[in-house]
Amino acid sequence: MSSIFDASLLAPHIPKTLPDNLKIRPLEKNDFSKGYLELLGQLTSVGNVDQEKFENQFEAMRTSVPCYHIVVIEDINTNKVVGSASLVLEMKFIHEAGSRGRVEDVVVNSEMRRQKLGAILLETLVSLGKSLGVYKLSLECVPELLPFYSKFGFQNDCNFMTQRF
Ligand SMILES: CC(=O)SCCNC(=O)CCNC(=O)[C@H](O)C(C)(C)COP(=O)(O)OP(=O)(O)OC[C@H]1O[C@@H](n2cnc3c(N)ncnc32)[C@H](O)[C@@H]1OP(=O)(O)O
Repeated sequence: MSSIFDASLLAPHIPKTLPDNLKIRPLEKNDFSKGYLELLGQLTSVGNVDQEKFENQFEAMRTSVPCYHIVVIEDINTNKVVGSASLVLEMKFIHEAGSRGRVEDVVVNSEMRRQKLGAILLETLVSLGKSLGVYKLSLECVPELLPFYSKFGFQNDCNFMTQRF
């Protein structure tokens, strides 16, 4: 399978407001050649990830349970990935052996920001998370993005600590 997760899971959650030239779908293996890593480079450091490393990681993510719901927006006129966001499920014993959903790696191409693509990605992931039955969705962001995420139901309700290596 070339998609990182089953595309039929996504279909009911896609907002109808997407412009004709844009397609929203799960990450595919050939997104390596459609600028996916370059897009992630607008979010943070990607480092040296060649095609083999990308494909090995893709396979590990695709076959892991629970799976990585990495959603991309492709501009079908340019064949470039112009937006992406991930919903990763974390299985728990707490909350009746439920799953927590983490929203990660949200990014829209700098030339296409403020055109509601970020909103489409967030609305899609929140709807997908609800339908997958997560008891909570969470994310980490800089203070400047609190107004953005609050539009999609997130509230700033705890401190966040990190340790980097
Ligand atoms: C969990 C994480 O991944 S945190 C990391 C987030 N990603 C980044 O910082 C990468 C760089 N930034 C980006 O890629 C983009 O600016 C994003 C993803 C944050 C926003 O994407 P966009 O497509 O520009 O947002 P979009 O146009 O959908 O905006 C939706 C609404 O949020 C508002 N908004 C967008 N960006 C911001 C912002 N930085 N601060 C406050 N509000 C914002 C818009 O004005 C709009 O409001 P409206 O509905 O009232 O008109």
